[in-house]
Amino acid sequence: MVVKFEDRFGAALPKVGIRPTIDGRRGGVRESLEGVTMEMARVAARLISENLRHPNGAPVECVIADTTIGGVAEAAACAEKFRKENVTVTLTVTPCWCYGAETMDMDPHTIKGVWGFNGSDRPGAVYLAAVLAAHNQKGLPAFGIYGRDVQDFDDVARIPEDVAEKLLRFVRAGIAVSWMRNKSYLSIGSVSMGIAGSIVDPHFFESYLGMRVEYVDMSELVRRLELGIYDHKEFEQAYSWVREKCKEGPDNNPPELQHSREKKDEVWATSVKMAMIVRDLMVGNPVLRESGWEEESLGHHAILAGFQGQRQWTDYFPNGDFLEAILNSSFDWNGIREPYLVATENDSLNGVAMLFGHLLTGTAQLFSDVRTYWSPAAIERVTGWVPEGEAANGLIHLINSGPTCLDATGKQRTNGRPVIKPFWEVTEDEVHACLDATLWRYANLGYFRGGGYSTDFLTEGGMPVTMSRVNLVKGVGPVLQIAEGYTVDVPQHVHDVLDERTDPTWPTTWFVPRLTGKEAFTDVYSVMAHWGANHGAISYGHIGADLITLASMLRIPVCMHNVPEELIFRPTYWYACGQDPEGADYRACATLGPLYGSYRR
Ligand SMILES: C[C@H](O)[C@@H](O)[C@@H](O)C(=O)CO
Ligand SMILES: [Mn+2]
Repeated sequence: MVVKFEDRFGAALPKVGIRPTIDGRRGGVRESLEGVTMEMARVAARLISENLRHPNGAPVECVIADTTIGGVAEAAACAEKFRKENVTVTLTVTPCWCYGAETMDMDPHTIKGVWGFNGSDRPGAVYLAAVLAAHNQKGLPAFGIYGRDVQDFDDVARIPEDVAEKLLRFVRAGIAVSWMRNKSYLSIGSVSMGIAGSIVDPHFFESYLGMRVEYVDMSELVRRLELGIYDHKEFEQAYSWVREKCKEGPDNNPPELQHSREKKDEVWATSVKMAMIVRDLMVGNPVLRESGWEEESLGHHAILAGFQGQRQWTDYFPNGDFLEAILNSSFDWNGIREPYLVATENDSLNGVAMLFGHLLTGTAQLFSDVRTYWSPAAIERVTGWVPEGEAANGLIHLINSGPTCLDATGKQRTNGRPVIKPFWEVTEDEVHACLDATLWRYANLGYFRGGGYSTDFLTEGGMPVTMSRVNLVKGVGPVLQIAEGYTVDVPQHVHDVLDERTDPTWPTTWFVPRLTGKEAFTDVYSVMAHWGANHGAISYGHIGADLITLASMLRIPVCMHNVPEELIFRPTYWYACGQDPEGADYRACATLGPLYGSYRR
């Protein structure tokens, strides 16, 4: 992979700024601390750059202030340097006492953390308390990082595990916040079948994510298809790749309704063009400029898009399944590359959850209807199988036409186990394994009169995954829900019976959330019952703690989660809002308000 230190739009990547603060007293104190303070900055920078990557695969770069910061003049010089270097996340580090409000990062737009060294010789940790009090008093929330065990002063180069975990969680989420800022959500079409998430709300995107919403009518696809506004050479290559690699499965439509081979070939061609056009709409394409389509070559600066599809488009044209599936995957005819995120049915709020998952991990995302809760009794009744093991408490059937990435087949491997890798770790063999595990099934013509090709696969069991989603709730605003769990294997005949009862031409993921025995996580049924809408976004791995940290940065309260309490990491402002973490989350988010200004629902 070629590492690029710019995003798809040619903008410099956000950086982490490290601020080594120090006791400003010259004539002994400051001098004795210079070396160790700068050393903390260097080890923090190394930890971050060696462990974290941007969602485009580039290592996260850090910038260290030119001098230690003993007071406001040096704080201002550091802020100026950071401004020039595109620093969006700042980490203040210190082993000693410093002067809180005189050294703190006062920029209202940076995401802030402070690491106070827990040593007994000098009071780094008490500075941490002092400066966090200043942050809270001023309404500039900051994450406090403080090791559990006292370390020796000459041991600053060793970052304890608990500190490293917090540092990395803070930066990972801070970088995700930075990637969204000033990008667009591209709404292609309007509201799909009355789905609330596709009533795209620009105020939510602007206030909470710092994003703009761009709206394009679906007729723009017709114009580009008919006038040939796409790269014709790329189309030839893409079309032959698709016909070679995308295996067609059986057509489930009644024989008298089935489309002719000729029509199906045309649908394939249109589907491939739709994928290219939607990608070009999102991010532009310099090739279009060469053929005179200057305006079209620029795209809409979109980091996330939604395609309405149903119904006006799909009642007449091929559905969006191919474009959504392939753009959301880690590869296409151009090879392995970062996924382009596209939400089906223009469900922007599920799209946002996909965006969070991708920005935190670099992986492709699943998008599904949270369709059916299968209780153990119901499974036994219809299949004769008594669910056992992971499935013992029942299953949630995740299924939807189109949008799920092909990575969700679970055919990538680490130590022989099924995984979904960040795209930069995916191999050519794994691309082929994902394609091999996928059948392309002709769309159900009852639902999709214009035809199209949906993916049909069964996700391998045994993968840790996190399902999440954002909902907009009048009077409350946005809320995030999170359910960590696993994909599950069931015996083939059981899958077949359950799958046949719905649409077997779509991809299935059998999901079981991790239960806590309480509230929404009392049992599998209650998780499904608490889900806030028809869709969920599913990311590989247990990323609930990262999502919670990210949500706190954006001031989106988490209304439901099963993340172990010890992993929850939010700014200390939250502790001032009460001892019940969930209530405190709501109070903190409501009081601070969204990151980018006011919002009222
Ligand atoms: C074909 C149907 O309209 C599906 O698209 C529908 O079940 C959904 O996916 C609803 O989110
Ligand atoms: Mn759906």
